[in-house]
Amino acid sequence: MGRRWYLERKRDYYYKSAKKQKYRSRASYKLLQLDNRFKLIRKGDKVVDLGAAPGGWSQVALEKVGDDGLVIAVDIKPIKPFPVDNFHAIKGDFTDEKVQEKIGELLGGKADVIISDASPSLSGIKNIDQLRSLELVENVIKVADRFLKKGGNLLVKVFQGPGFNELLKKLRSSFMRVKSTKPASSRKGSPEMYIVCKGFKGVK
Ligand SMILES: C[S@@+](CC[C@H](N)C(=O)[O-])C[C@H]1O[C@@H](n2cnc3c(N)ncnc32)[C@H](O)[C@@H]1O
Repeated sequence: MGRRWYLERKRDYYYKSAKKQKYRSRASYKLLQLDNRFKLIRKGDKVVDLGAAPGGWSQVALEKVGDDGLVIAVDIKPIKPFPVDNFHAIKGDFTDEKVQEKIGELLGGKADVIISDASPSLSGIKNIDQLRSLELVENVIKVADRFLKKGGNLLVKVFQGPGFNELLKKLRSSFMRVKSTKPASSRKGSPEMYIVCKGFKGVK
């Protein structure tokens, strides 16, 4: 990351707020804004957070689920644990069978909500990055098919581009309500979009 990126980040309102309020990342505000609007996570929920490092979304999810809920965070990068019993971090690739088995063990049943802010490692070439993002989302959908309870919610990030409308169509066949949105805290120039899916119909 260059000096310009660093200076822009320093000026950034959400980055500064995250530092002040002790959230681990400015991304926390995206989940806060999306959850306030769409009511995805409830007290006592079991949440699986895919692509979770450094843990900003997990932090918000822990606040939302409270002591009776559970948050399982997965990332290739290490996630510093939170000092609570109802948080588990798995270091690994969520497309990996072994990692998914571990998710299953920790869940001990199904998840109420699956959230994914996973981003592919960026090549800087728009089409390639968009394709990689779509591929990741396909894998998130596989995890949801395996672990999301009937009636559960899914929130997933994707880079907009070719294949986006087909993806929405696919999700609409599996969920009662599907909406793509961009929270105010998402940078204007970024191609990222968030797809909010409520009411999983279950695997056909
Ligand atoms: C934008 S960051 C997530 C930020 C996080 N939501 C937060 O609030 O702190 C995207 C993450 O996705 C992770 N990621 C991408 N592909 C992954 C995969 N297949 N398995 C696990 N993590 C993955 C990356 O390592 C990266 O840490």
